Amino acid sequence: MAANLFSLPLYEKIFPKNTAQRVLDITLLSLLFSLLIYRLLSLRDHGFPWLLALLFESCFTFNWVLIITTRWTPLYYKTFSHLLEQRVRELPPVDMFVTTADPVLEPPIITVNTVLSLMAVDYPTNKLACYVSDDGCSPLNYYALVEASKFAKLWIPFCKKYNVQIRAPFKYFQLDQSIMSSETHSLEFQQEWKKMKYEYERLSRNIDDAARKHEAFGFALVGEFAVFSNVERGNHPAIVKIILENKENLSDGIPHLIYISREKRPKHPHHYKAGAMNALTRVSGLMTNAPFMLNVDCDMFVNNPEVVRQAMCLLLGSKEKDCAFVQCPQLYHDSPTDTLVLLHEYVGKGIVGIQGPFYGGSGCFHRRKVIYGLWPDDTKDESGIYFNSVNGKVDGDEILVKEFGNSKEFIKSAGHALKGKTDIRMNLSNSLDTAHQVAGSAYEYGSSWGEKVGWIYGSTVEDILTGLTIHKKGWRSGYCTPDPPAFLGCAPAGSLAVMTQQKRWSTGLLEILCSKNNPISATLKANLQFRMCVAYLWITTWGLRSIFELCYAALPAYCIITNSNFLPKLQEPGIYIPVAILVMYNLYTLSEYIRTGFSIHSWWINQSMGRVIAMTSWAFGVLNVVLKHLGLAETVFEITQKVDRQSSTASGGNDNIDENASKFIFDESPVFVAGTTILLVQLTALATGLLGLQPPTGGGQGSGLGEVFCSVLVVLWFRPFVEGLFRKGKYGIPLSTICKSAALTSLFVYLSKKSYKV
Ligand SMILES: O=c1ccn([C@@H]2O[C@H](COP(=O)(O)OP(=O)(O)O[C@H]3O[C@H](CO)[C@@H](O)[C@H](O)[C@H]3O)[C@@H](O)[C@H]2O)c(=O)[nH]1
Ligand SMILES: [Mn+2]
Repeated sequence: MAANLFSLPLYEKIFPKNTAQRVLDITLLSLLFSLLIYRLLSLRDHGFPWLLALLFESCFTFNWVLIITTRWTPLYYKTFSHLLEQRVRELPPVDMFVTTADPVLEPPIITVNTVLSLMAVDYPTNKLACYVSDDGCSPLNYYALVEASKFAKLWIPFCKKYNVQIRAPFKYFQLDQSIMSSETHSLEFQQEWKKMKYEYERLSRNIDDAARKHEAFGFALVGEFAVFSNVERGNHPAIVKIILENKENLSDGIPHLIYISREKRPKHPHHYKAGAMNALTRVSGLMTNAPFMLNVDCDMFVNNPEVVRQAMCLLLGSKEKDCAFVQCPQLYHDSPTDTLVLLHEYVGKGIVGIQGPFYGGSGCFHRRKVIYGLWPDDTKDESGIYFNSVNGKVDGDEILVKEFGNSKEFIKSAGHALKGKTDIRMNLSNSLDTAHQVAGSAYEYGSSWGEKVGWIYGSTVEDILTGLTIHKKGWRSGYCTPDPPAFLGCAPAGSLAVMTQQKRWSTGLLEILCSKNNPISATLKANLQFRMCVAYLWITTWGLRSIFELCYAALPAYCIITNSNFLPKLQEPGIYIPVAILVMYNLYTLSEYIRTGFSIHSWWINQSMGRVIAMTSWAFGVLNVVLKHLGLAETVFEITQKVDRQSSTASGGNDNIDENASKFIFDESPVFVAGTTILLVQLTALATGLLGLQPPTGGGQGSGLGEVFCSVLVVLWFRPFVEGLFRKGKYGIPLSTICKSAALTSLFVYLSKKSYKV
C-alpha cells in the first residue's frame, strides 16, 4: 500500500488536440509559399518594388515557419496537490525573492502587498523565508516593510483561519463581500474582517504619510533607519536587515522577512535586476539555503494561495532533469493584456511541449543547484559529492572560489546546495556579517557569477538569457497553470510605459541573439533541442522583424509616390494569393481571440498595437544594439512605471483608471517621431494619389487599388497617431515631433522619386 501511494503521480501531462490549428497553419504556409513562387516566376515583368516585396515576404514566411514549429505540440500539466503529503515525508523549504528598484516608479504599497501575499501562502511557515531586494536603497521601502511585518502578524492568521482566497490585502478588500461564501458570514468573521480592513487602511495611510514626509523634508533617519543616512541610490554600502524571524521554527507562525539593499558603487557595474537576483541568491544561501527559490517582481502578488504546493507537484513529482524550474504564466489583474494571454495560449503551450517554458522573470520556482550552474548529467559519487561535467569535482575548494567568490561560508552553503543537503539554521543573525560581504559590489569580481553561475549578465531581458543557459545544458522546465491563476501583476499603464517596455525587450532579446550565448550555438555546441532553438529564435528575432515590417509598410507608399506596384493588378489571377493570405490570417487570429473569450474590438486594437510597437519600439531596440556593438552606448534597464491601484481602498476611488486611460500619451521621445513619420509618409502618398500628382508610369504598370488599400490599412493601424495630430497637451503629438517627422517624410519622398528615376 505504501509503495502504491508512493507511486501516485503528482501531475498528469495533457496534450490538447490541435489538428485544426495544424491544418490552418500549414494552409497558410502553403499560401505564403505560393506567393513567393508567383513572385519569383513573374519577377522579370516587374520592377524593383516586386523584388523588395519578395525579400520581405520571404522573411515573414520564415517567421511563420518558426511559429508553426514552435507551437506544433502544445502541452499543459494537471497537478494533484492533495497527494503531496502522501508522496513526500516533508515539504522542502522555499526562499522567496521580491525585487524592487524605485519607490517612485514602484510605490511601496505595491511591494508590500506582494510580500504579504507571499508570506501568507498555504505552506508551513517554517519552510518559508521572504527576501526583498531594494535597488533603490530607500528608507521608505524599509519603513513600509517594517510596518507590513506588523500587519502580517494579524493578516496571515486571518487568511489561514478563514481560508481567504486572495491574500494580497488591497485586492481582497476590493472584493464584493456578498460574493464571499456563506460560512464566512458569521458574526465573528464580520468583526475580524472589519478589523483587518481598518488595519490595512491604517498601514496604507502610514506608508502614504511617510512617503509625503519623505518627499517634503526627508525622513528622520534615526534608530534602525540610521543606516540610510547619507546613502545615495548608486553609491552606498550593503544593507541587510532581518525584519521578522521565525525563531521558534513554528509551522503555523510567520515566515522570515529580510530586507536587502546590495552595495552599489559608481565604478562597479550592478547589472540591474540580474545583479539584484544574484545578491538575493547569495544572502539567502547564507541564511536559509532552501533548495528551491521563488522569484517575483514587486508587482506580482500571489493570487492562488496553493501556488507553492502546486509548483512542488512538478518539482518533486518528476525526475530532476525534467524540471529545472517551474514557470507560472504572467497575467495581469488591472487590464487583461490580451496579447499576452494569447501568446500563452497559442505559442506558450507549444514551447511547454518542446523543452518546457521560457523563464519569464517573475512567478518562477528555481532549483537552487541549477542556478548554481549544475548540468543534468552531473553525477553524485558515493559520498554525495557532485562531479561537474565541465569543471570536474565540484568540491575542490579552488574551483569553488573561482565559481562562487571568496566567502568560505558561502562556499560551504553552496556545496550543501549542490549536494542537495538541507541546512538547518537556527539563528539568522549569525550570518549577518557574511551576508553584508556577499552583498558587496565587488564580491563577484573574479568569480563566475553572471557568467556561469546565477542570473546571467549581458542582456536587459536577463530572464530569457538565464532560462536559455539552463535549457542549453539539457534541463527541461515545467509549466504551472492552476485555476485561479498563480500570480497576477500590473500591466504597464499607458502607451509610454508599453513602448519603453517593448523597446527594452527587443533590445535585450537582440543582445542575446548577437551574443555567444545565442540559441544556435546552444544547439550546435550544447544540448538545446532543435525545436527549442527554433522557439528561442522566434522570440530573439522580434527586433529584426521590425526592420522588415517597417520597410514593407513603406512599400505601398513608395509605390504610390513613384506610380509603380508591388501587388498584382485586380484583373490578374495572382491577386487572389495575397488577398487569400490577408483574409485567412485575419480570420484566423480573430477566431483565436474569440475562442479565448475576447472581443472583436480587442482583436483589432491588439493587431494594430502589435504593428505600431513592431515598427517603432522594436526598431529602436535594434538601434540600441547597433550602438552597443559600435561602443557608442550602453543598454539600460528602464523600469516600468507601476500604477498604484492598490491604495485605492484607502483613498476611496480608482482615480487612475479614468476614461482617458485608453488614449495614447505622447512625448518628445524618438519612438513617436518614428510612428509619426510612418503615418505622414502614408498620408503624403495617399494625397499624391488622390490629387493625381503621380509621375507617368513609364511603360510599366502603375500603382493600383492594392497599394492604396495597403496604405490605408497602415493609416488605420496608426489611428492613435492620427488622433494625436489633432489633440492638445499630453494626448497630442508635440509640434517638434511633427516637424521632425515632416522633415523625414520629405526626405523619404525625395529619395523615392530620385531612386525611381535612376
Ligand atoms: O535595476 C533594477 C531594475 C529592475 N529591477 C526589478 O526588476 C523587476 C522587473 O522590472 P519591470 O520594470 O517591472 O519590468 P517588466 O518589463 O515589467 O519586467 C519583465 O521583463 C523583465 C526583463 O526585461 C523581467 O525581468 C521581468 O521579470 C518581467 O516581468 C522589478 O521588480 C524591478 O524592481 C531591479 O531589481 N533592479
Ligand atoms: Mn513589471
